[in-house]
Amino acid sequence: MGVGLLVYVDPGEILGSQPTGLNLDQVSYLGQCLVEATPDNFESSLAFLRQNFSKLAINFDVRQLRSWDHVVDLLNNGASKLFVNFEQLKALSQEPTISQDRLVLTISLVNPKTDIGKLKSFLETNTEWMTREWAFYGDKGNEQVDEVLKELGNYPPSHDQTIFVRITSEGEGRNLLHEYPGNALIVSSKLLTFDQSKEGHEKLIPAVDLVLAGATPDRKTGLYATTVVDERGVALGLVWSSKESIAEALKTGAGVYQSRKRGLWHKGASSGDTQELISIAFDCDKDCLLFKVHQKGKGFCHLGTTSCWGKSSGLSKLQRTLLDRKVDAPEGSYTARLFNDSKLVNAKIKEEADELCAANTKEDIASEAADLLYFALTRCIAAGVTLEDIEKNLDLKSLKVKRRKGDAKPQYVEDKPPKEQSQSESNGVNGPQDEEVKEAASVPKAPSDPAGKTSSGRIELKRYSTTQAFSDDVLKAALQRPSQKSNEKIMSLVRPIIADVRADGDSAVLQYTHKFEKATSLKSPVLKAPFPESLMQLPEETIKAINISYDNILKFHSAQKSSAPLVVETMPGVTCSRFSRPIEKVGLYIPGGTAVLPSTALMLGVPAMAAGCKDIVFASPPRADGTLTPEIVYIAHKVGAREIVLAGGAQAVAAMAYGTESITKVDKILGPGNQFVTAAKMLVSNDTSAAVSIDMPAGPSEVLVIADKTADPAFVASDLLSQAEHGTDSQVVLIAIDLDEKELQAIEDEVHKQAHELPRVDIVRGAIEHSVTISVATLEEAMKWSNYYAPEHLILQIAEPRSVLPSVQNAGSVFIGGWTPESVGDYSAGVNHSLPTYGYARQYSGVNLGSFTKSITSSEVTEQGVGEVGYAVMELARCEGLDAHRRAMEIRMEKLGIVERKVPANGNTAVGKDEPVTAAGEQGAEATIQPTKSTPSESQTDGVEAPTAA
Ligand SMILES: NC(=O)c1ccc[n+]([C@@H]2O[C@H](COP(=O)([O-])OP(=O)(O)OC[C@H]3O[C@@H](n4cnc5c(N)ncnc54)[C@H](O)[C@@H]3O)[C@@H](O)[C@H]2O)c1
Ligand SMILES: N[C@H](CO)Cc1c[nH]c[nH+]1
Repeated sequence: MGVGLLVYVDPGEILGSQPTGLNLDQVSYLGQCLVEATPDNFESSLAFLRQNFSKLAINFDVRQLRSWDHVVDLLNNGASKLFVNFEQLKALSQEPTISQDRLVLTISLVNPKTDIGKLKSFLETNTEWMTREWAFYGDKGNEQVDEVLKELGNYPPSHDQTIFVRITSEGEGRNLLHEYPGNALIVSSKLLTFDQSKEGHEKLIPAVDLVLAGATPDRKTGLYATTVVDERGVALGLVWSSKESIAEALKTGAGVYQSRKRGLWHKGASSGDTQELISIAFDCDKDCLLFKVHQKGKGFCHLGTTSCWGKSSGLSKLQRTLLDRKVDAPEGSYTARLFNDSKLVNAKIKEEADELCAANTKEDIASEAADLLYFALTRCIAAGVTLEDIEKNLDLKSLKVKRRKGDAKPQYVEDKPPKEQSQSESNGVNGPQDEEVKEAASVPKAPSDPAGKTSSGRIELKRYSTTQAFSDDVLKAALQRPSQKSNEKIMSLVRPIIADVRADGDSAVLQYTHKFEKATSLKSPVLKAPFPESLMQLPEETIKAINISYDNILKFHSAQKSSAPLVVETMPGVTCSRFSRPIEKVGLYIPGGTAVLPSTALMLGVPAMAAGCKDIVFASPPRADGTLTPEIVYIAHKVGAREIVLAGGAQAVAAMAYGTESITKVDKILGPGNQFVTAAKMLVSNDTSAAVSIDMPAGPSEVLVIADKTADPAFVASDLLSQAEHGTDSQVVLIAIDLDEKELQAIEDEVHKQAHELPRVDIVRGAIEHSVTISVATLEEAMKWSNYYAPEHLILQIAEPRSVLPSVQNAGSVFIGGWTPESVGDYSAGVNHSLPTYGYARQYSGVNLGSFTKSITSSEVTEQGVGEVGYAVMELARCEGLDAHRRAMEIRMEKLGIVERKVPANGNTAVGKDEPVTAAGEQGAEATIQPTKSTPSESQTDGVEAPTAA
């Protein structure tokens, strides 16, 4: 926690363009500040952040920024929080890598009525924001904010909800000192003084007063308990502070405390072991101060040790020793050699890194890691880099919203023999690839490959061509799906989740929902039908749209029912039939991570209902307030679902596969999802004790568009983008038939232009980074590559689209002609959108009515049939050495008096080369067979019971 005070600074003030006498060190003692970033000062705001990220938490008011890239740049460079408006909040909330804790909803209150109205309607649909962080920028300060909070029914705000309030005048600041104990004040640096002895200070607010607003002193002494820590947060001792000592510390930048016996205590005044103040902060309930200091000399304790709890240990101790050695290492000592010989230290780091990789036991790993840390820290200290610098760097990396993939560079990856790769391709399965293998298979750059693309670069697919010098291998590599976490890695994350749900049922499901969905208020993991009306309140137009789609999906899927059982008489008196039955209990997973997909609820729920499944169970991750989007509840109600599991990911899959106290165990789980969902589906379907099957592996969405000269560039681009916006792991492919540079450019321009108009432009950018255009000369070539890729969606924007249907061998669903966007299939045409991805269209179909049914077959043999088929049954049972099988037929033949039976005209009795059976394969040839009575011992002697055919 900070001190509940955000100093509002202009970057110009600190970077020197507007010298105002502001002392950044003093601002940083308060631990945090707020900068207003505008398009005009963006570069200096960013420079200020980069220079000072390690000194203090820097927050930005970004409401005037228009560029998404600018906002992301600030987050990536370590901005602590962003103060945002409604629109920005909605867009940023869609980006899963941005933590909601880094966003503060900022309300201007300039036109109170409109602003409060807006806030109210925003909170109605985004209830989770009721308890998140808000900032009010009014001109009437605290009282106005009280009124707003009361009107919203959020007064007083909960203890853990910070409300930032901007103070615009000195008088307002003074009046506010005792209000809002848990909250934070935003005060311009121009209104603050760190030195009350300066002339003219009366017109300013003493920083110490604001720091102490709402703090609780010790009841007896009136002092503030104070923990003193070093730069790394290691505790040095416990002391007391007073308002006077804090003011003095802020003024002098030193460790100054309040001795209960001797008054004001300038630490080190007599011992020389002084302290430089880094920052002050309060604990969670504002009754204990935290002074972070740089301790000089022997240490903090009067006994001469680093801390009052004795000497330091571990990495702190190693750093202390190395720092001392750097100053006075005995000549010829090993550490002195390391400091002076960079080749030696570098070689030792590599040697220890190798040893750490080779270590196996816990002890060896710890020992090798310790050696590596020793040499690595020596290298750092020699270069003036401390543990604090390293830790700051780690913190900065953890704040990046766009992380690197983390693959190793090719030289560190063990080479895989090229054979292995081509083999998997020749198997016809383009399944998930190990990340490292993919990285190693370097893809030559295409001519217009925008290498080193920046986040503000052009959004375009990489270009390849079969008419230029690109080998098939290069094109195949370009068409690989984006790498996913290795199968084993995902499995190892998912297995414990499944085990927990099996062991602890509902409580485990809830626990994971609290963790992943942040729905901490959720008390039950399931919603049972009948679902309350209040949970499915929808605008009329949404209901209309759902109903249109529902009807079309129902029509198309109902038509897939076979009208009557299949009946075939295979021989006189031998009748076979097949009839289908609905699977009784089905679990339908509706994704809800990066986007909520009610349409998937339709695509799974409607066919399940049409098939006649008895128990339909939905599962979907709830929102942070524990509720589901009303569209999903409405659809669940419409298809007659019995319950909705309020959980996502592996925990939802496990709950449906095994059942819990309150969740129904199902027979089959269907529905798409991310890697965790897919891995969990695969694991449970492989566990015979779960007795559950799954539909298929349906992962990140993808599309392949085949376009010729007749295609409209804007249509082509829009179809590519519609799948690119699903997730950064999506991939889109354009196969361009005989397009010249101008025509290709027209599509690329449209992609770039349309992408920038989308709220999910950053997701699109991520997907397009691994998406490609392949130029081909002919339609045949286009089909060859499309069938190789086996896309989830194939879009034909060509002159005569229907004519190529016979050549489509591998695809989940085909969209014929320029007037058929892929999204019509996603929502409303009637076809299913739950389709195989990742090349699985080679062997799987998309979800259809048959996915919810199973077939049962029947046989019926009459007396006549026994005579007809008996011979074949007995002979094959004999071949397999299964006498009980043979007997079951023999007994009936005996009863009917059929002791000898002719081999049917078309029966092939040539069962083995040693067999003394009359060859009867030729048309019309006849042989006879006599039922035999072999004993088990007979058949065991040589494993083959000799037939007695004559
Ligand atoms: N192929 C198709 O037919 C089709 C149809 C619709 C959607 N999709 C795809 O489905 C996917 C949906 O993915 P999504 O993420 O948006 O939603 P999701 O519901 O599949 O996954 C969200 C869940 O993932 C789990 N999770 C997240 N991070 C985790 C972690 N670190 N460890 C363990 N579990 C974790 C959480 O439980 C969370 O509830 C997208 O890739 C989309 O393209 C495919
Ligand atoms: N295109 C997705 C299938 O890959 C399905 C979907 C749902 N909502 C929008 N699209």
